[in-house]
Amino acid sequence: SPKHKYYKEINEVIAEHIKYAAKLDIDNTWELIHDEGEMKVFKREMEEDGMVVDPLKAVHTVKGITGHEVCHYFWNPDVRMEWEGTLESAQVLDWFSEDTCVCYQIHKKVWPTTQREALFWTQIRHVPNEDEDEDGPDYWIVCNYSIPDHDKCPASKNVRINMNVAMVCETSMEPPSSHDGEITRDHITCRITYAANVNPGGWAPASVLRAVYKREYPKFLKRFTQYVMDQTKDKPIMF
Ligand SMILES: O=S(=O)(CCO)c1ccc(-c2ccc(C3CCCC3)c([C@@H]3C[C@@H]3c3ccccn3)c2)cc1
Repeated sequence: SPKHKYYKEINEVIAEHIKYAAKLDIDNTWELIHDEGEMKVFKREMEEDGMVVDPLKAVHTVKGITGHEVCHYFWNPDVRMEWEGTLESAQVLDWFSEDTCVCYQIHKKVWPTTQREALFWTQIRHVPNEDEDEDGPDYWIVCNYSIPDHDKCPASKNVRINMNVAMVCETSMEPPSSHDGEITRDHITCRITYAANVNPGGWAPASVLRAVYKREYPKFLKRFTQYVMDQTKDKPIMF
């Protein structure tokens, strides 16, 4: 099928996220803002035109689910409202391919900021281990990336955020020796790297935004991973 308008951009943005996730360079420029069990959430303080645009990075290790399952539920627009507690509405405006669509979503108002909305493409991709030896990295990735407009985008008075978000997952399985061949959920672990670059779009007090970020991201990641565990616990493993 003819390539769609965003084909080139999507490949570039995804490649960039994979490069970053592979490096996982949590150096001292990242400030730890939340540390709970296996979940660590970091931020960098950055402003653009006086607006807080702090990049956020979270690493989380979850037993019993795979990277494919985490990415499937994070990407699947049909279930977004089931786990994303900060959304008022979410809809698909367009499908570029079976793994790529354009979403329009309105976030609940976060006092005292004005209501936000987002228009973005979202793609799920499996990036298998490309080098011959078996233990190369195998990623599942979802990227949500803002686009400036879309002919089906509803007119609204909300402030439009600009975001570049990626969920990159790597699954590890215990060696077959520890289980006689049949892999169960007890033998799998998923390492999640979540990176969010959100420009709030309209001015909000830096102290307010930083408090919102500090409170909302850990809550969001906990709620989402719990949702995936609940959805998958009685289902066959999606490898
Ligand atoms: O991972 S996703 O792609 C999942 C798809 O929904 C995603 C997550 C979060 C956002 C997001 C959008 C707006 C805002 C702010 C900006 C000013 C007032 C609201 C925030 C702030 C950080 C706080 C926040 C964090 C997590 C969830 C909701 N709220 C975050 C966008 C996309």
